[in-house]
Amino acid sequence: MKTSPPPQSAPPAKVLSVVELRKQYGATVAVDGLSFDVDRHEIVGLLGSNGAGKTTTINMVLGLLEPSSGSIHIEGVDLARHRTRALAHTNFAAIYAPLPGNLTVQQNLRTFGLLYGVKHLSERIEQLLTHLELTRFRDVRCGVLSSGEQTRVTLAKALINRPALLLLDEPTASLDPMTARDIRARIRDFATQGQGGVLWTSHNMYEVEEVCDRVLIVSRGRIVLQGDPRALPAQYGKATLEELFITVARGEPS
Ligand SMILES: Nc1ncnc2c1ncn2[C@@H]1O[C@H](COP(=O)(O)OP(=O)(O)OP(=O)(O)O)[C@@H](O)[C@H]1O
Repeated sequence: MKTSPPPQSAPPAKVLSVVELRKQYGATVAVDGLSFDVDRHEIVGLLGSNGAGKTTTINMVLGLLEPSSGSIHIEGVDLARHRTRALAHTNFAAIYAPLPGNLTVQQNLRTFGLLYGVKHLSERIEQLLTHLELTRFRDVRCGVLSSGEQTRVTLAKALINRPALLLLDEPTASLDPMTARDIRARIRDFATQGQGGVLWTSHNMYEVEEVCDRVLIVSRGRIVLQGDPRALPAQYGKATLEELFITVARGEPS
């Protein structure tokens, strides 16, 4: 029987698919066979103690580091074979990657918009300035903005190309609780109302419980636990996600 092919325009359900990812530096295995997906509209927390392999994983997904082995597909596109096309579907925000401080908010957004080839760029910048309440800072140099204001600009930059996959490395570190809550709400909006999914790293377990649909707990480059952050602690006889995290970090049986 003849079957009709799936419609070309249907986007894949998974915005990120990582299979058997591995990175080795000499005798050090930083990432040891990670496999996981991020679905559209989903926020996945990548958790683990210092040195667990989170940044190495994110850097491989961003194409900054070449994996020793394994595969990464972003929005269904193989990163190793079609790097530019795959990376066009992603964007990134982290406190250690601030925007050039000598450029104004608008100049930064324009520069990154041009790099990503964003269509109708002026319109897109206006949308983001309004959405992230940055209009009054448009002509201010990023270097003089407060941490919370800079985080909102970094988020605007990370959304400029309407990424299918948004990578966030501790996006609320150094923010006061009220600003952090506001940023979390905006990222939730991106996941629920937009067309993307989010991979989020954080050391703040309370934040993770509030914002993530699913968490992956990594230890020594491997996923040791995964599931709903609100249900996982009880499943392993712990009162909180923080307690469970500490148990895993100590390498104790859970
Ligand atoms: N270029 C490198 N050469 C050798 N070892 C490396 C290199 N980069 C990372 N590592 C090692 O790989 C392991 C994982 O590091 P990674 O930075 O991914 O951890 P992390 O989970 O992001 O930690 P943190 O929470 O402290 O940022 C660590 O043991 C680290 O020392």
